[in-house]
Formats: sequence, structure tokens, C-alpha cells
Amino acid sequence: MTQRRPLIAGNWKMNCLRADGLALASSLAAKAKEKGALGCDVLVCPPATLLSDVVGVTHGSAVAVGGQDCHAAVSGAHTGDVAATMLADIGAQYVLVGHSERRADHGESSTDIRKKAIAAHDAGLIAVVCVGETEEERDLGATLAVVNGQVAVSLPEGATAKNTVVAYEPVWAIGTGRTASVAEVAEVHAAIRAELVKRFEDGNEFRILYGGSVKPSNAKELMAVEDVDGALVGGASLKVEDFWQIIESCA
Ligand SMILES: O=C(CO)COP(=O)(O)O
Repeated sequence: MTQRRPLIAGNWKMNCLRADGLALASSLAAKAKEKGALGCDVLVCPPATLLSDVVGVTHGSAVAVGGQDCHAAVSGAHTGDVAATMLADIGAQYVLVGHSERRADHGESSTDIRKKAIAAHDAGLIAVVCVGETEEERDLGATLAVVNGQVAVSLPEGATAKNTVVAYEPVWAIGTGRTASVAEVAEVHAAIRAELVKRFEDGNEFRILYGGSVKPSNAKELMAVEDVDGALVGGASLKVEDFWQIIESCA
């Protein structure tokens, strides 16, 4: 069986002013240093305003830093946007693309997301490509068709297990306290794995994260599911003790 090193990623979303964000990142970096070898890779994705400083305070620790989005272009007249090259330039190693909140708030399509993933790869970043069905789509029995469709279009030809992570986040489980059941997660992750294996030579090596109300109390159970290779954590990543317990669930 392929051994995939888990990734525990914190998506801070639009939270944390400077003092709180830097305290959170510094505490995590200190805990990681104190612990030594961890059972997983660790990533935090702060808001753009804090990226550079968080890179600074986590430097030399096992905590990697990522952006929450990037533009598909390298530069140009795109007011308010950030290029993948800019993220790489300040020391970020990852970028989230296609989060359901971006798909919903900014009307991003899977085609847009593929372009962003290509920009991320060209900049030397690891793209964390997010997919997931809405509650309506699940109720219609369309979950696998929706998620497989998003995976097929959002992942570019040049995706590899080294430059791409897939994150499955059912929209109805995000920030709601409702977590998908182990059976629901297992079914979708197996379907994503099958898509990846069909399309990419190293499809078995891609990490597939689960996200949606992951917390210390359910992390161990979710991480034990076949083809769950880590978590993308929102709310619980803002509390150092909670996020740390989720990290430890990979030990
Ligand atoms: O959207 C998420 C992470 O990207 C999940 O958020 P919550 O963990 O707050 O449900």
C-alpha cells in the first residue's frame, strides 16, 4: 500500500488581526520545535495581510505557510488580487485554490481554478485544490458526479502528487458543526482516488484531505478512514490547543 504522509492544514479564512495571528503562528512553531518529529506535515494559511510575518515567525520550524487564493496571471491590472509568484516570493509554499467560499462568493468555476492551479505550479507552489458538493446536490444524489466533475476540471494536466493536494470539503459541513459520516467521507475519498489513479501515473500518491467541522473530538476517527490523508481545518485551526490536538491525531 502507498504510504502517504498526512497533511494537517489550517485555513484561517478572514480571521486574525496581527497580534492574534502572530501569537497563534509562534505558538504552533514553538510546539512543533519542542515536539521534534511530527506524524504529519503542518500548514497554516493566514489572510494575505499576515503571510509575510507568519513566514517570519514560523521560519526554521515544521510549520509551512500558504496563501488562501491566487490569481491565474503572473502580474497585471487585477486590483486586489495576489499572484502565485508573489506568494512564492515571500516564502509561502502552498496555496489553496477553489475553496467553496471562493466558488460561492466570487463565482469561481472549476475552469478558473484549473488556471489558478497552473499559476501555482508555475510559481513552484503546491496547490491545494478544494472540491465539495452542496447540501442540495447531496440530497439529489449527485455528490459523486459533482465532486468527480470538479476534480476532473480543476486539476490541470501537469498535476502531480508533489505539486497538488486535493481537499474534499462538503459545503454543508463547513462551519456548521455537522461532519460528514465516516461512510460518507470514505465513499467520496475512494471516488476521488479512483479519478486520480485513472488520470495520473502517480494518482495513488496524491494526498486527499477532508475538511468540514474537523475538531479534536472527531479528528482521529476521520484520519483513520482509508484515503483520508489529512485535514483542512477552519474554525479549530484558530485555537492553538485544538489545532495541535488535530495534528497529534496523526501520530
Ligand atoms: O472550510 C473549511 C476549511 O477550509 C472548514 O471550516 P470549518 O473547519 O470551520 O468547518
